[in-house]
Amino acid sequence: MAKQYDVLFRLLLIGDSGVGKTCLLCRFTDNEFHSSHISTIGAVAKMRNVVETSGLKLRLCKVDTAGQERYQTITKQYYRRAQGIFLVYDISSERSYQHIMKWVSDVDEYAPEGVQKILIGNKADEEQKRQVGREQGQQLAKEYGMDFYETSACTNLNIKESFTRLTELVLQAHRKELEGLQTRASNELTLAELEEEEGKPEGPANSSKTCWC
Ligand SMILES: Nc1nc2c(ncn2[C@@H]2O[C@H](COP(=O)(O)OP(=O)(O)OP(=O)(O)O)[C@@H](O)[C@H]2O)c(=O)[nH]1
Repeated sequence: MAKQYDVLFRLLLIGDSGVGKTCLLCRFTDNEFHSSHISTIGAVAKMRNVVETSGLKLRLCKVDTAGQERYQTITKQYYRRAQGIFLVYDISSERSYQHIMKWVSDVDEYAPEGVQKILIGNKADEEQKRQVGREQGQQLAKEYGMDFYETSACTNLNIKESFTRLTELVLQAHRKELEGLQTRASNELTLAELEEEEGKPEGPANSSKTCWC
C-alpha cells in the first residue's frame, strides 16, 4: 500500500513516574484527560495524523516511556531512534525537577547527537501545591540550552504549543535531509524508519493501561 506520509519523526516523553507524560500525550492526541494514574510499562507509541509542511507529509510517532526505574533498561532502547525528546517534571514535585539532570545525562548517553529537547514543567494548574518556581524551570532550561514550557494536561495549557515547537525544532535540525527528500522520489525516504505502528504498543513491553491515559 502506498505510504500516506513521507517522513516519520519519533518524539519521546521522558521523566519521573507520575509527572504526567501519558496525560500530556493523551491530551495532545485525543484531547482527553484522565485523573487516574496507571503506570506505563516499558513504552507506548502513538501516532498523530499526517501534518503537511514544506511540501512534505510528516507523521509524528510519540513514544510515552515509563518513568519507573525498573523499566529504564527497556526505555533507553528508544532513545537512539528519537529525533525529539520532552523532558518532563511536575511543578508540584521538587524531586522530579531535581531528577531532570539524571534524565538529561541519560539522553546524552543514549540518544543520537543532535536530538532536539524541550523542558516541560507539567501540572501548572496545581498552583497551590507548587514546589518548583517557573524561574527555576527557565534557569534549568537555559543551562541545557532548551526551550521551556509550563504545561497542564488537565487544563490544556501549552500542550499544542510545546508539541508544535518540538516538531519545528526537529524539522529545522533535519532541514538539509528534508531538502534532499523534496527533490527525490518520496518512496526512497529513510530519515527515520517508515513503519506503521498505529495502535500497537511500542517494543518489547506492553502497557497495562487500557487507554492512553
Ligand atoms: N492536576 C494535574 N494532574 C495531572 C496533570 N497531568 C497528569 N496529571 C495526573 O498525574 C497522574 C500521573 O499521570 P500520568 O500521565 O499517568 O503519569 P506518567 O508520567 O505517564 O507516569 P508513568 O507512566 O508511571 O511514568 C495522574 O493521576 C494524572 O491525572 C496535570 O497537568 N494536572
